[in-house]
Amino acid sequence: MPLIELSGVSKSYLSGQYAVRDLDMVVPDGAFMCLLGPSGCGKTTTLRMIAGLEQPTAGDIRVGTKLLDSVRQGVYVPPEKRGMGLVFQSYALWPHMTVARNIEFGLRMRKVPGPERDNRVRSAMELLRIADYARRFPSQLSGGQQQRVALARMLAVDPEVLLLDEPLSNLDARLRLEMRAELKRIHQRSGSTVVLVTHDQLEAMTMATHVAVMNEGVVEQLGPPMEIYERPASVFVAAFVGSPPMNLVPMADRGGDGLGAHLASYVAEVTGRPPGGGTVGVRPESLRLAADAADVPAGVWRTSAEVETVLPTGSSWTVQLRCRDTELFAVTFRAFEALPGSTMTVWVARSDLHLFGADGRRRADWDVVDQGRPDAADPLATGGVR
Ligand SMILES: Nc1ncnc2c1ncn2[C@@H]1O[C@H](COP(=O)(O)OP(=O)(O)OP(=O)(O)O)[C@@H](O)[C@H]1O
Repeated sequence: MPLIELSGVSKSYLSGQYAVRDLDMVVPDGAFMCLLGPSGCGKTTTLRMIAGLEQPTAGDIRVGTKLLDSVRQGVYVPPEKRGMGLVFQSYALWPHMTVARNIEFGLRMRKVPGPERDNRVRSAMELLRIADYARRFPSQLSGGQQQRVALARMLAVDPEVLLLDEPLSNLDARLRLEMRAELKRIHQRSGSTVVLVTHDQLEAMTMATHVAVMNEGVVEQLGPPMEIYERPASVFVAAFVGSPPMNLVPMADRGGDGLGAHLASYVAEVTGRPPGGGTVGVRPESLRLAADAADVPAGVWRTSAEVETVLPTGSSWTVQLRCRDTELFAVTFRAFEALPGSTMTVWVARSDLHLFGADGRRRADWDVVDQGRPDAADPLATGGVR
């Protein structure tokens, strides 16, 4: 079955620039893989190489046992022979055909017999809730409706591999939310393997079974979304995934009153040696605030901070804090009543501190330090403000 495998894949241009560099990636059969990263990191190029729309300049691409690209062996299978469904940002619907005819087109091309064709068109339209527009032309549809027609057209063909490049980018917030749920449902129902390109971390977190975070042509981390969120492998991943983003504080080994020095001495105390540079990360929801310092559990990192601004969203409160020389963000899901200007104690359970070395990579020794220590885990099961 279609397990997609990229080995040592690169794409470089005559200018010497690399869009993708020495990429190894396995997309398991039936996975929903999101390629996530900032603009220009090589996501689209990777997807286009899987589709056969671009040829790698090095490496091999396989689907199941079939070799689709091999620079060394001179193998290249063109897109139409790869049997993959593609949906790109621009929907590329035929303007002179109705919705139903657009969806039917691919089936006609594949010489699917009439009655089966009708069935497939009908069920694709029902799945995407566009049956009411069957007789309309693309120009009579909204962007979101057109996007759904493009998806229906691809699904009617029932490909084993679906390749989607920012397929929800042109939708408004509400429709995007609906379509995320719809795409997830379609994936679960069809059992197909999906590779989706997005720069929207929320999209990746909500839909994917696997996320590959890309940066400057390489994969920084590949894993299930919660693993990426809970154990980011690098400062880049930590900063890119999460909203509001993780608080990241460079450590200062040379002392002083700053937050970086305070954190460095805590890390030194726990590990028994100075950290030698690097960064400490804290998710906003892991940063706890206590009005009374006596409420803070023993063994955790703590210091005082001044409340600067409180931003209620309705279901949560984002609190902007001045902590020594640094701005921090905390998020709490309990009503936050302290006023701007008030001083509180901020604290973080040791296991909620993410430690990255001077090379920007996660420090595995810090995660090991935590194991088996009774005071390492979150001392308050419910968390939040006390
Ligand atoms: N034909 C080309 N010649 C030279 N450089 C190119 C060419 N095509 C793409 N690139 C470069 O390769 C890099 C990766 O491009 P790619 O489109 O894959 O990025 P992306 O992550 O999908 O970005 P976006 O989210 O903006 O679409 C970019 O820096 C881009 O400028």
